[in-house]
Amino acid sequence: MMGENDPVSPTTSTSWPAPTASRPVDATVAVPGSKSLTNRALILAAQATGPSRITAPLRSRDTDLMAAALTALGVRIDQGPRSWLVTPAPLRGPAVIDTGLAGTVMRFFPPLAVNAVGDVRVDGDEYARLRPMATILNALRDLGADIDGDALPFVVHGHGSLRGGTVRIDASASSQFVSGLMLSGASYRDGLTLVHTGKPVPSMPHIEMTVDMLREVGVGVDDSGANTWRVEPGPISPWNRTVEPDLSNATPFLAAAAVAGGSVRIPDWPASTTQPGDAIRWILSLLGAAVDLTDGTLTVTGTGTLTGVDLDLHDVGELTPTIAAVALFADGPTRLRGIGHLRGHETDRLGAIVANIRAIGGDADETDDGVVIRPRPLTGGLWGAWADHRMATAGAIVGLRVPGLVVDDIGTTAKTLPGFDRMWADMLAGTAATDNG
Ligand SMILES: O=C(O)C1=C[C@@H](OP(=O)(O)O)[C@@H](O)[C@H](O)C1
Ligand SMILES: C=C(OP(=O)(O)O)C(=O)O
Repeated sequence: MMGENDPVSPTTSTSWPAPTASRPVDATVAVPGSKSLTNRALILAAQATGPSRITAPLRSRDTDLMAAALTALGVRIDQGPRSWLVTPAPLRGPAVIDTGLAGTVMRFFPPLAVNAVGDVRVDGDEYARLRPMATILNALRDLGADIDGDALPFVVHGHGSLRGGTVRIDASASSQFVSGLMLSGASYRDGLTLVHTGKPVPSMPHIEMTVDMLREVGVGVDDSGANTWRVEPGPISPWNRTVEPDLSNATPFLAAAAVAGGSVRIPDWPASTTQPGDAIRWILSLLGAAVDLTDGTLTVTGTGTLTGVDLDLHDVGELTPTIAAVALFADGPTRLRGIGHLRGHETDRLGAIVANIRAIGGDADETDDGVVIRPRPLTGGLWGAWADHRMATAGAIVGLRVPGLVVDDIGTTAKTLPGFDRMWADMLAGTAATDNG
């Protein structure tokens, strides 16, 4: 059982000499549950008509923070080693919530907190205060909420329920604005009709994940119109399912085989999924690796050749740091496009990728909506994590072929994959890593 005062796994600043691969890799890596699925399941379970059992949830800083936020409003979460039992309760403040640097907490939790009785103060890490929030807070105000502030920190004055209805937003900066509002839309008196106006919404698979999960718990969703989503008001059934492995977190391990040679196998790869990480299959194969999915195990084998690519990653922006790291070893330039919104992720990811590549003697430039990478020989040096778990794991990939590369803070990986450095060492030693569930 998680109590209000239990500590949430912290990130610790730890510099880490990235190991080089002295031989081709040969490992099976069991990856823990998906961050995106776990935090959606928690939000839905908190609103359900009875207890939910979430099996194989991700245990990491982002999901611990979500669990702590819900617990602070009165939800009971019994955390067993393999599953969490979530028992809903009337939501009540006052509460002080830490969202860390988790987009899924800062965007998914406030639309639920408006249903609490009492004041809920929401804050996060220093970098989190820079992440776009105004769109979702303004949308909640338009739907009847009483909120002070346009960015972290802000205060939700909960009045026990929300009117809901129709709202127009520009969600081009983050799909999480759409997902966050929809995940609580069924609890609003008039439900939710969300209309997006503006440039295309990124990360559409993540919106499909939201729609799928809402339907799984019996919520009526109409997503048949372009840029319009209707969530009917009504009860939410318990979510009693097993969380799929986090396919985005699998990508650094798969990339290791592409970069260092040899094979990496990921078991329990879902046959069908809304996780954008599934796209790594065609992306790594386009880059030149051999990719095989048989009987639920995904195997990537390095072929010794990597090809530069021109890719629009608008739908799967989460994979950018991994792909950029692999592209450094290609036989020609790579252009990654459609990802201007990554400037509002854990850090300005486009700026961080270019700065890191240049710091180790590489050649890269930012464009309006992406990066261009021109491979050339690299030297060791400091690779900045910039508080970003995926920047740290990208440094690990690069370090496989660049002696002397040091990731300045491998502790940031605790955001979604605590124990990453141990899993990486196990992969290189050729032993099977175990998941953290
Ligand atoms: O809904 C989700 O679980 C997520 C949506 C995406 O956010 P953006 O649309 O802001 O890129 C993704 O990058 C993030 O890691 C997780
Ligand atoms: C963008 C990401 O995270 P967040 O959920 O904090 O937005 C990510 O994990 O790549």
